[in-house]
Amino acid sequence: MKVFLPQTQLATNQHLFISGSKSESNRLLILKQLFDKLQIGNLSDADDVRAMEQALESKGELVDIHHAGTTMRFLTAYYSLCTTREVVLTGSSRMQERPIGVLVEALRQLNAEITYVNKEGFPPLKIKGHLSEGGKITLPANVSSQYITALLLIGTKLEKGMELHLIGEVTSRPYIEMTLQLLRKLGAKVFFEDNVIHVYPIEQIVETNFVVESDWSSASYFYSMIALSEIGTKIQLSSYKEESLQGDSKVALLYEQLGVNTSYKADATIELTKVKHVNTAFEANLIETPDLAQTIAVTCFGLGIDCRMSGLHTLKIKETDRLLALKTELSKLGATISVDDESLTLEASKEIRSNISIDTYQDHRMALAFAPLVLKTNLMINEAEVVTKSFISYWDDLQKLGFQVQEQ
Ligand SMILES: O=C(O)C1=C[C@@H](OP(=O)(O)O)[C@@H](O)[C@H](O)C1
Ligand SMILES: C=C(OP(=O)(O)O)C(=O)O
Repeated sequence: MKVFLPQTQLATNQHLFISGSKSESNRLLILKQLFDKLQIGNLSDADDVRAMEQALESKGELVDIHHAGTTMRFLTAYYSLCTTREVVLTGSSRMQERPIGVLVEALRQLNAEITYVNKEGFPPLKIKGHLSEGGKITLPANVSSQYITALLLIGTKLEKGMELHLIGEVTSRPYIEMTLQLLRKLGAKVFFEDNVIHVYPIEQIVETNFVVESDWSSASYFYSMIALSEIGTKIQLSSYKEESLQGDSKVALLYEQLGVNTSYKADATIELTKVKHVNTAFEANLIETPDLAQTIAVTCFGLGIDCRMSGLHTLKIKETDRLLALKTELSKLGATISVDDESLTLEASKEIRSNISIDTYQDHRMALAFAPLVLKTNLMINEAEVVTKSFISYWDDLQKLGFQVQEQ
């Protein structure tokens, strides 16, 4: 599917309901498997969460989770704990290039039986589940926080619990905090001090109902649209809280620098308003919020301001090499941009080329992040259906906002 988006204006004062957080949903689905009393409300309808549900329902030997990173990582730990059959866990060709050695090594420290089917360090994995004792694990924390979350999710079911010693700079830390907060809400005892995390075993959970907050990473694309609109343009999004478990709720603070004000309403609606023109450079370290990098890069390009972002070393191993993809696609639009292993620098642009086809590299966030640019120029998005990895209703929602989404 290719969509053509003719230049348009955002209809002001619309209200959208955004599906539940994919990160919270996939954690809770694993926890529900371990603690069957758990009831989950507002579960995400995204492909990655569907992939988790299907995997957990599956009785077969081969489990294919397609492009879903969290599903791959969380199931590796889950199956090591408790599959009653031998499972081969695999994914898309890109998933087979996304490293998983750190997690496999960590689980092997607890005597997990995991072997690589093809290439050492990468999916597919063959897993036999019989972990029971638990104990101490040492692992690098600078590659992906998802490995740490995967371990934490099974920690409460091990006889001795788990003691995780994290080596190196902790990346994507708010996602680890989200996992710990969820475990605490369910009644687990977990402590994170000086790069050591302790998880103690529990028999049952104390809190059985959990309502997932809407996805803040999905909200970021509307922040971008408001930033690229006229002063006074507004949108309402539900359901969001000021005190969020999701690190990407920091988008509200980051977009203050880009002229967007957020007000939190009592009914869990947020209202975003464009309040000022911005012509100053944007600078931030995104080590805690890597999924916002593409959104912010495109917004800054659309606003014609300098942008420098660091802390981006994990972007190379996501759905595509996101630094390279951003450089290639923004250059096509006329940007002067450079990237290295962990940062991106964009010079204030004077022109935005029109009628450019944006390639998405099987990465939902490329399509999601580039679409708001239609507020500045005509745009084509290739393989636009990739958005369903995290945001099923995106193109329908854009039409509600007055965008013309023409399939070609
Ligand atoms: O735990 C999670 O739900 C996630 C953690 C982050 O990954 P990394 O820790 O690999 O950066 C993030 O990019 C991903 O979209 C979701
Ligand atoms: C990196 C992402 O997802 P995952 O790693 O779970 O595939 C993402 O949603 O941006």
